Amino acid sequence: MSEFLTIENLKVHYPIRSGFFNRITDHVYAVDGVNLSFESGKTYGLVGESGSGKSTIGKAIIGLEKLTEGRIIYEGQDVSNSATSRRSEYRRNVQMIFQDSLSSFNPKKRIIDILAEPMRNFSNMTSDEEKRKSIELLEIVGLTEEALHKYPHEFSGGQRQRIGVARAVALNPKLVIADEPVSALDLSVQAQVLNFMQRIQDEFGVSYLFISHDLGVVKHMSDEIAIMYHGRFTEYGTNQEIYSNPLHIYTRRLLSAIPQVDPNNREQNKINRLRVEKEYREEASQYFDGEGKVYDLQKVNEDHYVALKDIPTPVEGGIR
Ligand SMILES: Nc1ncnc2c1ncn2[C@@H]1O[C@H](COP(=O)(O)OP(=O)(O)OP(=O)(O)O)[C@@H](O)[C@H]1O
Repeated sequence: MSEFLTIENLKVHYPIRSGFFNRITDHVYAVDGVNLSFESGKTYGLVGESGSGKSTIGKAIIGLEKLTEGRIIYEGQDVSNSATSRRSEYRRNVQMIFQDSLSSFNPKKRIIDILAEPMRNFSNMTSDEEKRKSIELLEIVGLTEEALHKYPHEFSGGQRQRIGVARAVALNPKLVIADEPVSALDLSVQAQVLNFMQRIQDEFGVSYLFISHDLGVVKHMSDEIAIMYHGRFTEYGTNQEIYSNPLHIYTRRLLSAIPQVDPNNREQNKINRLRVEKEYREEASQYFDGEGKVYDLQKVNEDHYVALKDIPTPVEGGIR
C-alpha cells in the first residue's frame, strides 16, 4: 500500500528570548528531525513523556506550527508552504481532535454549528444538507438528533469527545490527528470513545495519528508506533515489534511503567522496572550521545528501527 502523506526531516525549534533587549539567546528543539509516512486505514501511535514534542508534531502537520525545517509531502506534492495550491485540499483531508474538547469548542455555539463548521469551510452544502449530515455524524458516534441544538457544556466529557470525533471525520478526511483524545476520561468512557474511533476507521478507512504519553493506551489502537524523546524518535516499528521486542532503553522504560491490572504480574513487573531503571542509569552512553541526545534511527528489519549506536545482532527468537 502506498503512502498518501510523508513528513521529511521535520524540525520545529522555538526561540528562547532573554535579557534587556529580548534577544534570541537559545532555542527549544521541540522537534528535531523526524520522518514519518502514513498509509490509508492505519493507526500510528506517537508516544513519549510530557514535553517530548508529540503535540508539536501534530500541530506542525496540521499547519498550526511553522516548520523550522523539513517538508510535508501530500499525494506527491510539497504542501509545507501555506501558499501552495494543494493546501486547501490538504487542510480538508487532515483534521485534529484535541484532548479537551470543552476548550476547543466555542461554548456559545450549538452542536449543529460546531459540526457544520468544516462543511461551511470546505464544501457548498445547503443548510438542509448540513443538518442531514450532522445528524448522520451524531449517529455514527452514538448520539441522537436531540444533541443538535444543545451547547457543549450540556454533555459529559466522553460525549463531547465523541462529538469531536464526529466533527473531525465530517468531510471524510484521510488523516485524523488525535492528541491525547481520551486522557481526561474515566477508563470505561475511554474504551467507548476508542471503540467509536475504531468503528469509523473500519467503515471509512481513515488513518489516525494517535498521540499519547501512555504505551498502554495506544497498544490496542496502533498498527505502527513511534517512541519520542526530546524531539527525536528513539524507536519506530510495528505494534508487534515494539511490544514484543523493544530495543531502546527508553521504550523499555515506558513499557515497564504501564500499570499491571493482574495482581499476579505486579511483583514481576516491579522487578523488571527496577532492572530497567538500573540499566538506564548505568548504560546511558549506549543509548544517548555525549550531549544526551538519541542517536539516528537505524534499521533493524523492515518492521523495526531503533536509535542505537550499535545494532544488536539477531539471535534465535528475536533480537536481544
Ligand atoms: N510555543 C512554544 N514556545 C516555546 N516552547 C514551546 C512552545 N510550545 C511547546 N514548547 C516546548 O516544546 C517542547 C515540546 O512540547 P510539546 O507540547 O510538543 O510536548 P508533548 O510531548 O506534546 O508534551 P505534553 O504531553 O505535555 O503535551 C516542550 O519543551 C515545550 O515546553
